[in-house]
Amino acid sequence: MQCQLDVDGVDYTYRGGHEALAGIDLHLGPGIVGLLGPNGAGKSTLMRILATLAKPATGSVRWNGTDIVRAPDVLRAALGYLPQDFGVYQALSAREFLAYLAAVKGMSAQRARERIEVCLAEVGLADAADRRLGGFSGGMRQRVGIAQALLDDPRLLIVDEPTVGLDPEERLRFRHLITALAGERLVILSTHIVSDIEASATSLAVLARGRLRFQGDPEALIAQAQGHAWDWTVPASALAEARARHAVTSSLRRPDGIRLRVVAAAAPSADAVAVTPSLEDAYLWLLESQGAR
Ligand SMILES: Nc1ncnc2c1ncn2[C@@H]1O[C@H](COP(=O)(O)OP(=O)(O)OP(=O)(O)O)[C@@H](O)[C@H]1O
Repeated sequence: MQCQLDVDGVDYTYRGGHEALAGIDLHLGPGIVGLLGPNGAGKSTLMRILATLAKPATGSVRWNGTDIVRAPDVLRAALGYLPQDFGVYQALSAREFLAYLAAVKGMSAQRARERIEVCLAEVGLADAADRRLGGFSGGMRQRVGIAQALLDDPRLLIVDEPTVGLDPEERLRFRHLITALAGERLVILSTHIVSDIEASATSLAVLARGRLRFQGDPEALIAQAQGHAWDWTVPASALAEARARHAVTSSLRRPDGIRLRVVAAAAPSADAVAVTPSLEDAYLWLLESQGAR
């Protein structure tokens, strides 16, 4: 099963002149790709282009070699998409909602029935299938969103910021679900939270201020940050200054002060200890070292 997405030289400027994407080149094959970037980086704009809902000003996007700007239906036939602003019909049950969307997609009644059961089970909603969506939690609604995206067993699954607004338990559940979705398809998941994709992404793309800052595997991103991650304990009174001067990935209150994890070109202080960077450190270091935070 072929699933190759090639993005070459894509630019996108909103009416009014805001350049949201510039010179994006991305080459993606099967697996889970984490598209990471701070708010406003251009992730949703790129996802909309990949989902054929926006056209790039310049550049090309090809799905298995076919230009999707000229022939969007080729990609649409293979696409499952969970947009950032996904909404559900409150009065319908999960099963009714999926049946409605299956009909809109033109799936046969027989196939729809089979796929709805499979997808509901896959997202852990089999027991809630006949409850009204109006009574679902945010996490359950997002799982319905994944179920609708999976309905036609897509080769390309695009999921835009799926964990926004979820509580920690739902977020964790969602991460497990994404990990289980791998297989032979291409899954692109955008987020500004590294831990959303830490356990699942086989490949990463980092976008900041409309430009692609990195594409490769997580290990390569971590390798770039070697020698730039530090553990540094400061008195509580020095926390604000440390935060103002350095890129801090985490802080932990301890009896002897605040233990910070800092990324910096050199040790932030003589008593800072070099540590092996985490993916979070590596992401922050990439943005910091490129002046893209
Ligand atoms: N309709 C629009 N008109 C003008 N500018 C826009 C529009 N939509 C987005 N932008 C701007 O384009 C840039 C990229 O937005 P985009 O939504 O793609 O980023 P993002 O990485 O998905 O961020 P977020 O997670 O905050 O949605 C931002 O600076 C945003 O303000």
